[in-house]
Amino acid sequence: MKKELNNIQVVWRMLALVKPLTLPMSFAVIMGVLGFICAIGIPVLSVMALLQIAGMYPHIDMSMLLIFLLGMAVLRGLLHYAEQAANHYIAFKLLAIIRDQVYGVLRRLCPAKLDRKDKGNLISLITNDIELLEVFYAHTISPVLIAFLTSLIMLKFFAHLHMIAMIIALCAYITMAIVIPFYVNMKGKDIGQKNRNEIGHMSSFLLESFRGLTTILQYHMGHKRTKKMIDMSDNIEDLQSQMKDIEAIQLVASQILISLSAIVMFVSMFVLYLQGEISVYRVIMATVLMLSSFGPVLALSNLANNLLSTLSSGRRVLALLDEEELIKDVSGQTETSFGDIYVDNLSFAYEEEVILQDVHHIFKQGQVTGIVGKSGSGKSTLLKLMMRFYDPTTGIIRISDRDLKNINTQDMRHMFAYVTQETVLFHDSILNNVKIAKLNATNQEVYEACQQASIHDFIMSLPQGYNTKVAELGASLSGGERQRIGLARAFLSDAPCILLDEPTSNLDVLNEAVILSSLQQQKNKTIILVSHRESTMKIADKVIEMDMGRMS
Ligand SMILES: Nc1ncnc2c1ncn2[C@@H]1O[C@H](COP(=O)(O)OP(=O)(O)OP(=O)(O)O)[C@@H](O)[C@H]1O
Repeated sequence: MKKELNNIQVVWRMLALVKPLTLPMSFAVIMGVLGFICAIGIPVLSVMALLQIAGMYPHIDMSMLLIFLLGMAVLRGLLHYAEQAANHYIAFKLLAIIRDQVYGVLRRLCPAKLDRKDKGNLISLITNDIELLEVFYAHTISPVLIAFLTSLIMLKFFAHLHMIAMIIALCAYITMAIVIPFYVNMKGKDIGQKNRNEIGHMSSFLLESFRGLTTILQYHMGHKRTKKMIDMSDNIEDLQSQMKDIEAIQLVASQILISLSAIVMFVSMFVLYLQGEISVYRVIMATVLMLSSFGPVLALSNLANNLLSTLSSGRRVLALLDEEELIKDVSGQTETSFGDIYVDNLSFAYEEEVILQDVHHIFKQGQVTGIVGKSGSGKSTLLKLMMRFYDPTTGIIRISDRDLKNINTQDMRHMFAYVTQETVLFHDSILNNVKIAKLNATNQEVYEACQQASIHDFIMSLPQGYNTKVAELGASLSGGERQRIGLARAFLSDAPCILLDEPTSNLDVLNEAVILSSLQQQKNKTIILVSHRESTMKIADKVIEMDMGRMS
């Protein structure tokens, strides 16, 4: 198993993604620094005005001061707006890039690795986790840089007032920006990760509950599942409340630190004043500057809490991006034309348990081959291996004498029309649902395929015929109707080989007869037919039997 990334690695990897957006990021930082300087300048200028009125500061033009004050107030707003706009531009651009990468990975992992993944957790990752990264990109990177640069400028001011003032400010900034967040991070790291994982599990549980609604009702599992749901919610609430406790500690500590720093600054400067080292003006200015210059480092400190959840989300997203596919796509090979399928000395195990052992067979082109065998004997697995959803553990599958591993993935996908035991229908019209097997098919071709699959009359009886949206039918399509739509796709497809996994399991005798006769009319097509039904096997030129992973 791969080692989990630590927080520094997560931050580093997430930062690397910002590289193409360095320019808007620099713009955001400059706007942020200037904005904070305006924010800090307002109280400082006000104090200067007061000190002048009290006769403690050399004469300055009051009307100019007032104009400066107003200008700074307006600029503060505009600069903050520009900073936020740039940050969000970066964040949403990056989220789009990350989503794109995640979808790319899901395609790569499909189907071998995706089969084993918890789908609810994946949905939570694609939706919530990626969304949470916004906090990192819009509200973390630039505040860190802004805090660093603004603090450097402020330290220069403090040094101008007195070296001791600078040392006090430096210590205060370090405590606020590093010590407090470090403590919060230490306390809450595991809680943040647990919280994200628990949310993922709850998503899975909900998804599973929706899918299994009828089973839950039938077996009176409602109470039990509700209880489990409540337990999960309580657990998440508990974790979030622990996170809030840590956040509260951090907030209180930050506020105490601000007050303490101002007091320490005032007392130290006052002592220096008593020793005749500095004027009253510097005492007051250093104290005001200390109180008003915490903005950027405080923003940084406040980030620590959100950052925990964000880094946990980042870790989950990066773990998915790093996931290696089991089957790598093949491209760049010379085209292979479809022919006989040779299965030679083939063995296969999903994990530890061996499913297929020493399987040998030649599936002749243009023939109908039936595969029978007990449930779990590996019939569907053999079909999946032919489509290279998985690679054999040992042995080889060849098409026209070429190892599947050397056939371009695109070419291979065009060789097979695969009808599984469950037909998935997409939220689209029935016409488009059938057309996915051949995107450029004419409507007439679709109608003919549906006639061959014995579903045309049913579709025509719907109020909007082929334009009826599957979503509008809801779950009202029967298993047999779905299965026949799946078969219509196979009849429409140009693939030279049709793989059928229990194609007639949900059909009555009449529909089965129509479909079997349509299959018999598929001239020159290779058909491999897995079925438990004897009647279905009648159309096979050859029937082979699987027994405990072996072929006889
Ligand atoms: N993705 C998977 N990961 C792990 N084990 C799997 C996976 N898919 C199937 N299996 C296991 O492999 C064995 C063979 O399954 P397969 O679906 O090939 O059998 P089958 O002969 O088609 O069964 P049936 O007639 O019931 O459809 C079963 O024990 C099944 O539990």
